[in-house]
Amino acid sequence: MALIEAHGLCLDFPYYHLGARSLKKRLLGNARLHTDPSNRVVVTALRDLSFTIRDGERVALIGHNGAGKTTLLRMLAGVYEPVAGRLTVAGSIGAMIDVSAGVDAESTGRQNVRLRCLYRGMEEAETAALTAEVEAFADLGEFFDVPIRTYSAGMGVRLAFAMATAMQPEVLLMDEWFLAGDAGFLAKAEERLTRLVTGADIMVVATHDTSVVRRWCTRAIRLEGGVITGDGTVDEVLGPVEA
Ligand SMILES: Nc1ncnc2c1ncn2[C@@H]1O[C@H](COP(=O)(O)OP(=O)(O)OP(=O)(O)O)[C@@H](O)[C@H]1O
Repeated sequence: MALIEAHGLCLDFPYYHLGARSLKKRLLGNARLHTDPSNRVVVTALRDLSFTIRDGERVALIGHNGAGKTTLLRMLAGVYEPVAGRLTVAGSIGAMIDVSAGVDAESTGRQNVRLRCLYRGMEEAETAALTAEVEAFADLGEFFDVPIRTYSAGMGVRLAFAMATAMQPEVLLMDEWFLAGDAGFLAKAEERLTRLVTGADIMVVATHDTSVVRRWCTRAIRLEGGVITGDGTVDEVLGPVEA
């Protein structure tokens, strides 16, 4: 059974390079910036977030640029530790947040898939089958055997999408980049994406696109300046669809 429980989550990012006093003074006029006990300027990315997400919920994180959506997703994925508060995530996690996260740029697509399988403790037969599946779906031709630092952005998305959707997680965490592909690929990805989303016990997606929220989600959490300002059904948070 999957579950996410957050109590009073906080996260600050320090700006190490801010030495100039005048710049510091100017920036500190911003409500989200303050100095920490070491006199470093820090930005408040997330402040006192509490929520519970249960089995069967598909949650959209919405809010303006810089609201804290991606930071919260990364925290749920275990990339960032909260500086205060408590977070429990029960269930296997599948994160489609950063195309380059968890991949080695110097290794080929094929080597990266095998590394991921190794990390998950898969047997050789299972690894071979999954590698073949990812190769067929990503459709990168000979680029599957070339270091991924040479890939175009679209090729990186294809590989990341194929890898992420080849292993069904219980808790699916997605940023909206997964929708940024060429039209042909998206049409092909649709069925796989639907299977992934409906097969997960919990989904959390960060998006600006209200059609994505209405189509996929049962609940929306609105973030403003790192704080939750709305949490409820999609209609409660976005307002009902206009006739
Ligand atoms: N690595 C970092 N170092 C310093 N500040 C950061 C870092 N990552 C995010 N921030 C800051 O944290 C805040 C939240 O950023 P975040 O990327 O989570 O917003 P977002 O809601 O996902 O925005 P967008 O919709 O533009 O992607 C912003 O003020 C941002 O500048």
